[in-house]
Amino acid sequence: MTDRAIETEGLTKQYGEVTALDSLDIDVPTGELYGFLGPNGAGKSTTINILTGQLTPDSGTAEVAGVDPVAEPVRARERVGILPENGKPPSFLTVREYFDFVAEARGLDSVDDRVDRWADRLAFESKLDTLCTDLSQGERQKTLITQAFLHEPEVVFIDEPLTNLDPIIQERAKQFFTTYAEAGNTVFLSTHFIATAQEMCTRVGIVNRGKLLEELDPRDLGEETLLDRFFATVDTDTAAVDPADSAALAGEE
Ligand SMILES: Nc1ncnc2c1ncn2[C@@H]1O[C@H](COP(=O)(O)OP(=O)(O)OP(=O)(O)O)[C@@H](O)[C@H]1O
Repeated sequence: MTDRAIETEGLTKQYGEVTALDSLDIDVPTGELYGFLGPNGAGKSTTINILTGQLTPDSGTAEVAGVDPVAEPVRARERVGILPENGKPPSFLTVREYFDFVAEARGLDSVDDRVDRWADRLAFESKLDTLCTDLSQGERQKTLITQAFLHEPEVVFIDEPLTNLDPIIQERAKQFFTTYAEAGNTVFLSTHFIATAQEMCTRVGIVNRGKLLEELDPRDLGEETLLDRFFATVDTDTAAVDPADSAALAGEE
């Protein structure tokens, strides 16, 4: 295991006129629960898609768990876990069949014990033989969280993991993410829930317009909340970099 779980240098991605990533540099040491924060359209999903071998950047380099996801996307996907935002498990499989399918794709022998532990942890034992199409939204999210961690990856990307979970399960999931990182794995959390990031993360990065603006350990904030810092960082960036847009917002021609 290296001491760097995730590293990017000059990562750039353009969609037509839109610059999604603008020479993004991030550096996440192994064992962090890293919060990746930024306003809508900041480039968070684009970053995760590149780091997990699902999208090719225009330029720049990346390394995740010792693998270059641009040069070796399949190997990168094998090494990591991914909880996508708004993902859906296959409708035609039961929950248990889906986990068996994931296990086979991941090259695992039997995952019955792990599945039982997850079903107990997230309280969905009674749904293991239900078709995924018949699950509630929260049950679907529990299923997707489980598949992301089933092969116990050393780096896992979780995009809005607490969506649709009830408060009791949210607490259990948060506790698990913390324990998982404390065990020496790396959890890369993309979220708009800044208070949750402040509570859980050992490090956060604030991005806007495809650039890393600030990185900090929320435990060093003192009286200031992470939400205050988020507003200040993003507002300053918005005011400073786009004078034309600021003038338009102020109604000037
Ligand atoms: N396939 C695409 N084609 C064109 N533009 C895209 C595409 N995917 C993303 N974009 C644009 O790239 C920018 C970054 O998008 P991205 O999805 O990475 O942001 P995000 O930080 O994940 O946003 P959100 O918080 O809203 O999910 C946005 O301006 C978005 O509109």
